[in-house]
Amino acid sequence: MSDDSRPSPAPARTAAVIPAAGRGVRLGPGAPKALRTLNGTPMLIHAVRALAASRAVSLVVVVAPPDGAGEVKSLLDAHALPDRTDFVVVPGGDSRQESVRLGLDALPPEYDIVLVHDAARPLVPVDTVDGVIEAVREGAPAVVPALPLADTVKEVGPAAPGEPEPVVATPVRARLRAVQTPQGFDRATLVRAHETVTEDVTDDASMVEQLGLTVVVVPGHEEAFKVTRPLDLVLAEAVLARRRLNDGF
Ligand SMILES: Nc1ccn([C@@H]2O[C@H](COP(=O)(O)OP(=O)(O)OP(=O)(O)O)[C@@H](O)[C@H]2O)c(=O)n1
Ligand SMILES: C[C@](O)(CO)[C@H](O)COP(=O)(O)O
Repeated sequence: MSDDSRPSPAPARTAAVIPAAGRGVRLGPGAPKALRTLNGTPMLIHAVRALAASRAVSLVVVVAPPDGAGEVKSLLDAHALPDRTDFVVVPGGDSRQESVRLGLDALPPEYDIVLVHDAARPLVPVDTVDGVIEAVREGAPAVVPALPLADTVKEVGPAAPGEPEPVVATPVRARLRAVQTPQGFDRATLVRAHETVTEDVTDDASMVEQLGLTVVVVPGHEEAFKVTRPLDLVLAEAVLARRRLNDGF
């Protein structure tokens, strides 16, 4: 049999896990962060739509606040979402890391590529999502979207009682990147990372780094910022208003 007559392998299928189980302490008192609204629509729905906008994403697993899975299912039912995408909701855990692991546990076997995307980054553009997927399809085991920093960063040491923190180092800014989501992974690599790394980390890619594998960077986007503090809500609603103007309605 010649090479040309062999059936081509089935294309890798892509699922997104959206951890949305955080409280949003830095945003201040109120509903869990993912359920707070931006221009009347829950942040989580914006985030789900942003990931489902990619034609490559055929499953979205939403990791809901531990006591909020029913409410999240109702929200997904009540909002218009693409028909081509399946949705699964699972309850989350005490940390982002645990919530992501619970989301991974809910993935059916046929998905080979996994995106992990913060519900708290509701406005990520589809081109950023597709850029991450493309880099994983091209063979990277782990991919992060990232931007150069505008501020100079200082490393500080512990403060003596009653004294201000001392600066101990100034990393070279040109080599630093602010990392966003979705982060994209070969599924087996991400599962192994979550099985292997037990210490607390702030993103999934750093777990893959701990396996000794290379994580690659693709361009992030300013609109993929994380809603963390109250001013970020103002910025997110301003971005939505600008998009409406640009769309001409
Ligand atoms: N136990 C947790 C904690 C966080 N997250 C999710 O991880 C993402 C990034 O976390 P972050 O912005 O820190 O959200 P919160 O933990 O809600 O914020 P805070 O630290 O201010 O409480 C969010 O989409 C959040 O819902 C989660 O699924 N489960
Ligand atoms: C994953 C992340 O969004 C990458 O920047 C970030 O590390 C999440 O941090 P948080 O403290 O859980 O918001």
